Amino acid sequence: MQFAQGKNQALTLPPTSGWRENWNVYFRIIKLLRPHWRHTTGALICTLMATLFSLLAPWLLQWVIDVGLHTGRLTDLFIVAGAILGTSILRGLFAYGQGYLSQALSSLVAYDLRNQLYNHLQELSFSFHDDSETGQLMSRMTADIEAVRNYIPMGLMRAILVVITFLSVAVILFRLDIVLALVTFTSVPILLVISERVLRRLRPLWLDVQNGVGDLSTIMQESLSGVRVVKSFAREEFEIKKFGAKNLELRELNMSAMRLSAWNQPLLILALNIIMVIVLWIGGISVINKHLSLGILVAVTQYVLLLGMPVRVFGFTINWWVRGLSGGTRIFSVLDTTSDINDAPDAEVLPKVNGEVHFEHVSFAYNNGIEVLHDINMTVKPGQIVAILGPTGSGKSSILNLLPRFYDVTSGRVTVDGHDVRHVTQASLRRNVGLVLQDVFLFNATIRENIGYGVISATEEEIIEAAKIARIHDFILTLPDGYDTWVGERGVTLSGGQKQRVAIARTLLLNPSILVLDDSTSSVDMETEYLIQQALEAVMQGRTTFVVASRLRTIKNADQILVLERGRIIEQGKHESLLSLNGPYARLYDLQLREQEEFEAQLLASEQVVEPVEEPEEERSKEAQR
Ligand SMILES: Nc1ncnc2c1ncn2[C@@H]1O[C@H](COP(=O)(O)OP(=O)(O)OP(=O)(O)O)[C@@H](O)[C@H]1O
Repeated sequence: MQFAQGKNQALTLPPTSGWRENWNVYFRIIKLLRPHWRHTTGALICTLMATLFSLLAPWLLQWVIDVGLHTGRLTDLFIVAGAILGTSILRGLFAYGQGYLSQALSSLVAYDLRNQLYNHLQELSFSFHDDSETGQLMSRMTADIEAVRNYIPMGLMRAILVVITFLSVAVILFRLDIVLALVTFTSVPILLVISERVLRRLRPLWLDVQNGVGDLSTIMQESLSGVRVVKSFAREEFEIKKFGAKNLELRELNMSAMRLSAWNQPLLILALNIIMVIVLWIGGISVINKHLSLGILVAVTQYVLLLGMPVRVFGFTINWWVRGLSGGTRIFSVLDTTSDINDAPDAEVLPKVNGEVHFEHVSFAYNNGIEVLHDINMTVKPGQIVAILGPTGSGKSSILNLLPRFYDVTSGRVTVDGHDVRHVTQASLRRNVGLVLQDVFLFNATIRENIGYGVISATEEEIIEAAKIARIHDFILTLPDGYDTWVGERGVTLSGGQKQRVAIARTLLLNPSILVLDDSTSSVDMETEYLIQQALEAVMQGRTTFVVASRLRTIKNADQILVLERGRIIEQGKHESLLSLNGPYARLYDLQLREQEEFEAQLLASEQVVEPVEEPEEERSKEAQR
């Protein structure tokens, strides 16, 4: 069963990769321990000491049987019994230290990795996020990091414990009795073969499980954030079924992985018990024939039993190695994805610009390589308004995306005050280019925090001033908590028009010289529309503005109108001159804008108040009630 994976290269991984790549992943996880070398060293020392003390007990037992019991002195027995008790206590203490330090180490590494991954995701370009599924990325941040975190104490540290125990038991057994040692250790390859076979089948299973967790997060994230759409189309049943089906797939995958791991365990213990029987059989004959002392046979069986712990945990250890590998592979694949939008090494910091913008023979294609803008040319003087019109899909938003350099042009160049946008730092460019998009996104924070989002140092007065210009201040004052009102996830507690004005205030605070407005559809009533219009006009004052416009007033005020069709500018000029051409603009005007003109004319004729100076009282109370 294979889960559909994210479209992104970094999110679609082959189920298995070569040993070299696998070791590379482990090596990179181990490198994450370097900053925490104190915890690492402490955990390793504790592992060593715990093993050492566990090895002492059988040796003391051998001494009691072969020497102590023969001397008949009780004091010897007391001393050895005390020594066994002492070593057990010390072993316990070091085992505690090992457990504690390796868990602490794993939490520190998970903390670092989470930060690293989150920071990297923030830096990746729009193209990466276009092709990524949010749920997949969230499961990288949670389930995969958890897999790597668990790998450190339960995979890596346990494996070290297993190897140290195996090696020391091997050395001791060979010194005690070569035959019994050979019997024990020739059986070890059987254990290895069992584990290797399990490992080979487990790895793709765990990778599928982890991809499945990602897909499940995607479904969950989508249906929860789109809950309004789900409910309005009454598709709850469909969403429940979709989730249920994926959940079932994930359960089955998990069960298969568990079944396989569960088999591993009894098989290994059975193999160990068979070794024990053989040792007792051969050793017993040697003791009967007086070739071996009873003490040594008892010690050998104790050492073989000591192998039981690593053998028992071997299965789990392998499990965590495999899960750590899958988690690590998925995390590093994102970390290794480089952003295709980077600051050039010699990028300059763009100072506050006047706002002169040039598009010179600009063509552009998204990731899929299909060119959506062809040979776009325009010269925009500081303070000018450029209205962009065109049918849906004609490339209006794509033009806007190039200005703050969300994407790079495929050919040609975009300049701001003579600087190619690719030659200045992204942060300084974006400080100069403010955006207000149609699909407003607000954070789950207070109104004050949302308005101040782009300017950390903004004062209370500046925030209020921005809100006043954006025509939202009066409404905010009607709220019980004023500027401290929590807006909810994505601003759900505000109406569309209110959200848009908060977003306008947020951009206004940035005081950018260039504005990019996506004002393409209006889903608000006339009064709110009027307020937004006022807010937009205030915000456009003295700034170069690019606006995807659907409002006649904005278009009439524009210094340039660009009419786009299939990624080309087919007409360019001012309202009156374009209208007189009787071409595509005139047709668009007839279709979309004439109604607005007539409506305004009607309003004027009936001498209604066309331009109220203040927000109407009833609008304010209506908004407050919403
Ligand atoms: N992220 C993307 N990846 C690939 N193609 C895209 C992407 N975004 C837009 N496109 C394509 O680019 C073309 C132009 O889209 P764009 O969004 O710029 O049009 P638009 O004029 O703004 O449309 P609308 O008025 O509907 O918002 C369309 O064919 C669209 O399918």
